[in-house]
Amino acid sequence: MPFIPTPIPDLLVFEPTVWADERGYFFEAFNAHTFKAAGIDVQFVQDNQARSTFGVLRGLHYQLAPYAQGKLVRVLEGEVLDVVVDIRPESPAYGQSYSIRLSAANKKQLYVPRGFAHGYLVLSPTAEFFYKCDNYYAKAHEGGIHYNDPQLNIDWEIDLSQVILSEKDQVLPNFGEHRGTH
Ligand SMILES: Cc1cn([C@H]2C[C@H](O)[C@@H](COP(=O)(O)OP(=O)(O)O[C@H]3O[C@H](C)C(=O)[C@H](O)[C@H]3O)O2)c(=O)[nH]c1=O
Repeated sequence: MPFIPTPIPDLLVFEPTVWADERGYFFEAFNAHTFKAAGIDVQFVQDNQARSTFGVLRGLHYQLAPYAQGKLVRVLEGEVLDVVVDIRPESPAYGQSYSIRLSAANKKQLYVPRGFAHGYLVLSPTAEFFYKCDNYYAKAHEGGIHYNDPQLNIDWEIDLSQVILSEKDQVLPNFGEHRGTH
């Protein structure tokens, strides 16, 4: 079964079947049938890709309804610490965070349903991050949570003095003040 549950309902790790041979390897990075067979009803409409250097932290971001985005995230080059926070008011895991190392080497993916704040920290010298979204970008509906919110107390695994943030991310509100939900 390629989907592995996490402690947070609906948040799933995806591990593709890798076909290795003397030439290298092949794997299906995404197949709609695989999601349908697992009972996951998602229609991705936008692919995003970002390149960053060590210590860059993007997030924690989300989009407000009706532009909340579900994401399927993976790393094409390098390694990141991927972090999500459940901001679904009805969730038993509301306010809980989950972290996982995603890398080109481990080929792991994370399926993040709508209703989560998402971010990642680059752990390798450079990283190429790729993700599918099930809703379009909507700048006016962007929200965010400060990566170092003491209530969330996320372990980013590096000395935070090394973290590189956008100006926008430096001033994101803490979890208790964030704008609404998905
Ligand atoms: C997200 C996005 C951005 N942009 C433009 C807007 C800016 O001119 C430029 C950089 O945007 P931003 O600084 O918001 O990029 P990230 O910090 O990587 O944002 C992402 O960070 C975390 C990890 C996420 O999960 C979200 O997908 C997204 O918020 O790309 C677009 O044109 N389309 C888009 O879908």
